[in-house]
Amino acid sequence: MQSASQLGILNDPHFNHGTAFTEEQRCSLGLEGLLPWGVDTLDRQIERVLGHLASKPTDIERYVYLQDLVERNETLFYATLMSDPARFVPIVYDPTIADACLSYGQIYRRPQGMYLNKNMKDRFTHVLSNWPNKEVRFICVTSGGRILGLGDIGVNGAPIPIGKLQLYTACAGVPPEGLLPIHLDIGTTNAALRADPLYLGLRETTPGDDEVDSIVDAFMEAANEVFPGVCVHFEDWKGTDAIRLLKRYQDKYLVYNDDIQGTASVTLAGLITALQIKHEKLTDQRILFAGAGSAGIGIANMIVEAMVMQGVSEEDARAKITMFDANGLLTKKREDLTPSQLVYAHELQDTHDLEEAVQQVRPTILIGVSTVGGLFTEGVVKAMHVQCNRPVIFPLSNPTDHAEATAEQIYTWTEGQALVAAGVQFPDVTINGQTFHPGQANNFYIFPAVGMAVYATKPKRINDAMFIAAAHGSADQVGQFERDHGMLFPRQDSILETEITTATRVAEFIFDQGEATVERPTNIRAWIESMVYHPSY
Ligand SMILES: NC(=O)C1=CN([C@@H]2O[C@H](COP(=O)(O)OP(=O)(O)OC[C@H]3O[C@@H](n4cnc5c(N)ncnc54)[C@H](OP(=O)(O)O)[C@@H]3O)[C@@H](O)[C@H]2O)C=CC1
Ligand SMILES: CC(=O)C(=O)O
Ligand SMILES: [Mg+2]
Repeated sequence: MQSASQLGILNDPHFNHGTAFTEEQRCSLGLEGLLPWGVDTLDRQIERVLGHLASKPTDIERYVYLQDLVERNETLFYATLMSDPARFVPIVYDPTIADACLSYGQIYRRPQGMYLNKNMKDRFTHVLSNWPNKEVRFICVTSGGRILGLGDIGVNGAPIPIGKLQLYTACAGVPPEGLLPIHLDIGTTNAALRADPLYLGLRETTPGDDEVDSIVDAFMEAANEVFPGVCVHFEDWKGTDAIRLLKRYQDKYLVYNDDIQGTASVTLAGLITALQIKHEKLTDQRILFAGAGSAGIGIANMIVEAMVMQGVSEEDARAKITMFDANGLLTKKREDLTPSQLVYAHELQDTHDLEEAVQQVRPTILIGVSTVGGLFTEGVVKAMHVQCNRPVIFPLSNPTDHAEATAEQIYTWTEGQALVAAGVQFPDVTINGQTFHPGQANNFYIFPAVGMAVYATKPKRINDAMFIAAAHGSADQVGQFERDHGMLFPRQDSILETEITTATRVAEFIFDQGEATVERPTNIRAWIESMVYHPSY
């Protein structure tokens, strides 16, 4: 019989090299005869993986294969992802991950990360101690309350923190062993899922805000006790929970919310580049949001901060931003607004019609964070174009069929004049012989880089200014050639290089702010590069 240690090596994705174990290693580890005779290099193993992936008919099958692979051989998984990020990021992350979430009960094979639930509230410390690695540096936690644009899907949202943390490593080189994805189950309002026999979460509805706060308070306390210095990344919570919980913890713990701060940062990065292309100032824009939830409010607040840095008062900056949600335009007459939304409610005519709102506000920038696919109709886009020669239009909702418009529609309806970026990567569009390259304004340009900067500098707190530094770090990497071709974001085939540059910028800023708890090195980039994870045996 194999001993536990032999089985342990082959079953431990962190130590397993599979067929790449050398003859010497096989001898010394007692693995002789437990593997086929041939000894592979990592490159040969990648070749085999690529062959397997090519034989799969759909991306969701490739997703399932890759998540099996990460549980078998972590090095091979990351080597595959990092060999061609532009191809694999859309498979382990947005948009394929949406299908993984929707079919989680069907495709589930084995646990990844941890699954906590509200009934463990008094035992979170004990339960978190069950995680084998005590050196956790990042937790990405979701309740599943607002997964992409799919709504509340409870534990079916578990793939999101898993995928987000995989990008910390693949896109910014954060070592994978200190990353812990968690689904914190507070129940789900999704009655259809609760009735689904294959559903794997609590079959209860979610409690009220006070109880949610007390559950998350207990979680935050336990996480910081079991993993001192851990950074907690909140992802895809219900919008109101996201905003409330970030306010509750941002001055107390090392914490950030990616949907609020990461999304704001990537949007600001896209706007910086779009306005450079148009030779215009941010402070001269009129910005209309479709969607006033966690992403919309987060982006609006960061734009205000960026305008204030350019010398405009907070009040004047807010006056340049208007919002439209499921109940129409945010006006002074609305009585259903939260305090975060109220500051963006202006003296305007009430309307439930987005096209009418566009005619009233005459925006130069239109940002979609509504979750509603197709919301930017031909009428909406043309109403914008008629009063703005080069409109900036960002349909940011995910996944693909929730985007407010496709890139092709926007280019067609504006005769190629719009500057476009979406949450997903839409293909290039050719109109009358001219090819347009839509950008992908997705927070994955930001959160891995910020993660790497936090990993290196160990700040006590994370603030919005760090995300503004990340936005500039990302925007500054869009070269003149790309700008000349209307491209708003750096290329994805060299994402590791790009995000290390952004991470360096954020780390410098953290040192300048005096927030780092480690000594400032002379060469910050070289210092960060020395920590970057490279998949190799
Ligand atoms: N590209 C990227 O990097 C990111 C994209 N996103 C995407 O943004 C979307 C929103 O996320 P988030 O803000 O967190 O979600 P929330 O649920 O917090 O907010 C959604 C907002 O959209 C509004 N809305 C709903 N229906 C309509 C409608 N018909 N017209 C106008 N507004 C409407 C809602 O209004 P009400 O509250 O009244 O229902 C709410 O204000 C998601 O699809 C998500 O995938 C999010 C983060 C990053
Ligand atoms: C990209 C992302 O974080 C979202 O759609 O929620
Ligand atoms: Mg998200």
